[in-house]
Amino acid sequence: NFSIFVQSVMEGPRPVVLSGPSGAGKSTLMKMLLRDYDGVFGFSVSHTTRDPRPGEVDGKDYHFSNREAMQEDIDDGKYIENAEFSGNLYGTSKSSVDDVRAKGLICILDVEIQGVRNIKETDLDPIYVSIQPPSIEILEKRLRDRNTETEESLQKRLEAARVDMELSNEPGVFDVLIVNDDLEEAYDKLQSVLIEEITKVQSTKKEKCNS
Ligand SMILES: Nc1ncnc2c1ncn2[C@@H]1O[C@H](COP(=O)(O)OP(=O)(O)OP(=O)(O)O)[C@@H](O)[C@H]1O
Ligand SMILES: Nc1nc2c(ncn2[C@@H]2O[C@H](COP(=O)(O)O)[C@@H](O)[C@H]2O)c(=O)[nH]1
Repeated sequence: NFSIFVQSVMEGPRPVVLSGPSGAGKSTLMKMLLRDYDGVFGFSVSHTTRDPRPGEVDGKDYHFSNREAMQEDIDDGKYIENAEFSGNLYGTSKSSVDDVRAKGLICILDVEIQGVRNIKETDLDPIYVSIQPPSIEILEKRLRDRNTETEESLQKRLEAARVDMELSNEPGVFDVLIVNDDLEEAYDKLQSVLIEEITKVQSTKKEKCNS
């Protein structure tokens, strides 16, 4: 009814959590959404203690930080969630999410599985999507070809991937699992999962233009 409609417009679209093993293709798919839907999606920029990769920009890909500073802010309650992954600390600050949501955009959070668990304890109410690789062998090849990891960090990521692939298949953890084998097919599936929220943002934008 009308009051539910008004409430949903005021609350804005539901955020989206993209999770799944490192190398499964989350960033690739997210960049496709940002490219194709101008003014619809916004990325919640996480904080991390890991070193920047070549080409990564502070404040755009991550807020690159150090453990002391991050831990202090976590203790001060400034984070929605945080987790240790492959020897580094990662976390979503409240302000990163608020900045995106204040603009009426669909907020995308790219988090590993512990982050998913922690977000479930909040009132964020996102759509939970897990991006999965076709197999651990293909994941390993993608990670090696990406050329971002040392042998040690690659092995840690593969170990975390095995755990992720098992836990993600448990019922009720994710709203949808997408196997990213053919990229275009995976992208089509992702768009179809998000179409309701996309349409919501697009119609709100149109109404604003017409008023
Ligand atoms: N369907 C696909 N087929 C082949 N290669 C792919 C496919 N999807 C993504 N890739 C490639 O696999 C690599 C890993 O993808 P991407 O960096 O998007 O993964 P990710 O899940 O974001 O990883 P991380 O969690 O470590 O950030 C990239 O080099 C990307 O170009
Ligand atoms: N729990 C959280 N996990 C996060 C966050 N930001 C990123 N991640 C996850 O970390 C791994 C590794 O990322 P990489 O950029 O070093 O390859 C990956 O699974 C991300 O999803 C966060 O804020 N919280």
